Amino acid sequence: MAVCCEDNEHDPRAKSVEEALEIILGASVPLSESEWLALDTALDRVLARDQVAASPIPAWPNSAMDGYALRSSDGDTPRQVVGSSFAGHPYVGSVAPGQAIRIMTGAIVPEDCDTVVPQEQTQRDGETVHFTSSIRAGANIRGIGDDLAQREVALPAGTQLRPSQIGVLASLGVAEVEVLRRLRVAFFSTGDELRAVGGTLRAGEIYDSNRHSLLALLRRLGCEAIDLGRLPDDPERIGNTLRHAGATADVLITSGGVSVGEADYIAELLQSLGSVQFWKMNMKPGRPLAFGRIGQADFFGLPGNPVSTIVTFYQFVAPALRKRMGCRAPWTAPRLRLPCATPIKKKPGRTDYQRGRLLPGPDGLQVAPVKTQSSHILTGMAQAECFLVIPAESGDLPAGTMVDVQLLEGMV
Ligand SMILES: Nc1nc2c(c(=O)[nH]1)N[C@H]1C(S)=C(S)[C@@H](COP(=O)(O)OP(=O)(O)OC[C@H]3O[C@@H](n4cnc5c(N)ncnc54)[C@H](O)[C@@H]3O)O[C@H]1N2
Ligand code: MOO
Repeated sequence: MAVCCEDNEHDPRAKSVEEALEIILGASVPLSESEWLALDTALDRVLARDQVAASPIPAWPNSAMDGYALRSSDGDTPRQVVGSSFAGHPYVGSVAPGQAIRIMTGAIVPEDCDTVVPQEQTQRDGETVHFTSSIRAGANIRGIGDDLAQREVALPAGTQLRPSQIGVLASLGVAEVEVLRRLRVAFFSTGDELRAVGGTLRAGEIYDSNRHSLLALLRRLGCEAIDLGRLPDDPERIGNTLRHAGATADVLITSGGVSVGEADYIAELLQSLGSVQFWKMNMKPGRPLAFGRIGQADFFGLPGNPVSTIVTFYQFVAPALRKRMGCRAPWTAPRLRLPCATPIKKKPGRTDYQRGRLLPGPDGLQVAPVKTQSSHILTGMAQAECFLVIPAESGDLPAGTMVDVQLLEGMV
């Protein structure tokens, strides 16, 4: 437990966010062990190798519309309908000059035909079809390999399989896929004041929300989340758990106890059990953030304030985990530049990750910070759709200032 409230002064011993990210990403080594999974169990996993199209997609020229397939060289003259081609039931035979076939979307276009006329531009009279507008040669045919040529890489190694990528693999006929193993991420909360959700609180106690936020964040990323529970502010118990988890997990995350209070043991323990790269950063929220190694695990000691836990996870843990999971770069979130609709309050010194919302403006999208920016106000984080990233040296900013924005959706 820390002893004092936050201030905003620049601390020369603290790392800048840029330096911290460089150190963290530099230390994050991608996994290499892989396994084979049935396609439908591979959601959120990362491809171990390039996925190549064994045949072109589409494999046959096929119709983009329900209508009539014909030779455009006959001009707009009516055609005799000599057969039909349905998806899965191709037309067998030839289509001579002056003839056409009825065709459905996705059905093979016969070799003799070079054009499909949509049925809305036709009139049928018995076995003859007439055209109500001029025929456009080559129209409405999806060509062989339009999507993927034979042997073209459809999805490169390092692609995380989200729903669309699962669809692409299915379209290639892939039933089993080689993916990297899941990254094992162990985490626990520290603090005598913490109680499990569902229990009754006594004076001074709070529910352990950070562990639930972390579990949800890790699941969204696609990691194997190993929940080690809650520990009291007891250096011996915390030390034992760190030692044990450092021997089995790839990454170890704690929340709380990383500041300078008399019950904050994390930085000290990290120093004695492993190695510390840094434990202070010039950012807000999230000044105390320890990064190092314990046993075989990369270690992140996140600050206990609930907003600080989530913000530091988004900014530093998520990029590191993505890299360790074997995902392709970039590992950090893209930034947009958008005007801020309201003034921004900020003291120079630390890079600020203000929680913000998107709103329509006269010239397009704008952003505005949510009302409450304190690091203990978790609902402010929950209202946010984006971070407004305000550089360390910046002070208060007037309404209309262009700011860097990271959208939360897609960051994790
Ligand atoms: N003298 C100083 N005091 C503080 C400093 C400082 O630089 N000098 N930094 C402040 C900042 S900024 C932060 S952030 C906090 C971080 O401190 P700790 O990481 O040591 O976290 P705790 O003290 O254990 O807890 C802080 C706060 O968060 C609540 N908390 C902790 N764990 C959880 C949890 N699992 N779920 C929900 N809430 C949790 C805890 O009760 C405290 O209110 O230090 C400042 N102090
Ligand atoms: O400002 Mo602390 O950095 O509340 O996370």
